[in-house]
Amino acid sequence: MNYIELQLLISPDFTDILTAELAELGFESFVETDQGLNAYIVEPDFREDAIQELVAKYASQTAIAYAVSSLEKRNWNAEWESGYEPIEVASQVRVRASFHEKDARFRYDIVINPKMSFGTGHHETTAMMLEHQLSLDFSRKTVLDVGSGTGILAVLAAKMGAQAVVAFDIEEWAVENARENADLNQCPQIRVFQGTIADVDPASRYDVVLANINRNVLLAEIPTYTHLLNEGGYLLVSGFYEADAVDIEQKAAESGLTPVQGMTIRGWTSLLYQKPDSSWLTVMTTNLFTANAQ
Ligand SMILES: C[S@@+](CC[C@H](N)C(=O)[O-])C[C@H]1O[C@@H](n2cnc3c(N)ncnc32)[C@H](O)[C@@H]1O
Repeated sequence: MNYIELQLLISPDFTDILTAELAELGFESFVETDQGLNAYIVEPDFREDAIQELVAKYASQTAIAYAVSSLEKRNWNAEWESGYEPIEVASQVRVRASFHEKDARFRYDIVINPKMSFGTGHHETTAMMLEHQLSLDFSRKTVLDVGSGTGILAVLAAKMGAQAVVAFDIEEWAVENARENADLNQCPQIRVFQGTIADVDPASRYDVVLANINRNVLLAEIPTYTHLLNEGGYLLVSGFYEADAVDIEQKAAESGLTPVQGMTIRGWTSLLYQKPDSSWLTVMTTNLFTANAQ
């Protein structure tokens, strides 16, 4: 199948935001260039009217122009590999490709061959998710990874001791890639499927839900994530801009979640919440009832 290459001429300040916008439009792979950004999409999914709308949307904020060409499928992974350096998170996690040597100084060594999926740890949102994860106890816990991409978050949860990790993504190539990465990191407790939150059994419960997606999906799905959490469990979200954090915070509060910690790096935000444990309330109510009855 042929691919469309979209060459966007933009200032580097807009690379992140346009990458996110283009990912929403179905672009699968991105390469930063001296002039801006090249993005790739399979030819049948390309809609020039959507690109024109995007250009119009940013025209008042930055000089933006684009060119389109059709090309044979290339080995994006090889292009990515040529410029890929390992990343380190909080001196504990090192994410590398299989062609990098392992560095024994790091407690968690994660090998990610990303192919076309999002999630190498280089993006601020992934790095923040990994850093928050380090503050949680995953030992013998059950985990749901929503929008798993390369499976990087699931792999860290498994390496931190999770007993079972269910990961899913809407994209087929991401699912295949997450399975490969789970194998590569020897994490048999990770199960990956293609689908959405609607495919998760509503009767199932998890100790931790991880969701690095985007504002709109999070706003629609936070009540479901909350429902799927065990009492005392944690919800960790990212994939939205600092300016949108207020909407996420409101939705989390409406769902009864308690804020635990938050982080913002270069305009991207992540938030960690806990579902209150009502067992102490039950004990208190029972005691009060018993006391009143006497
Ligand atoms: C920002 S990437 C995050 C990938 C990885 N979890 C990470 O932290 O790097 C978001 C992923 O969510 C997937 N996605 C988008 N909308 C989704 C939805 N409604 N349900 C499940 N996955 C979704 C995308 O295909 C993409 O792989």
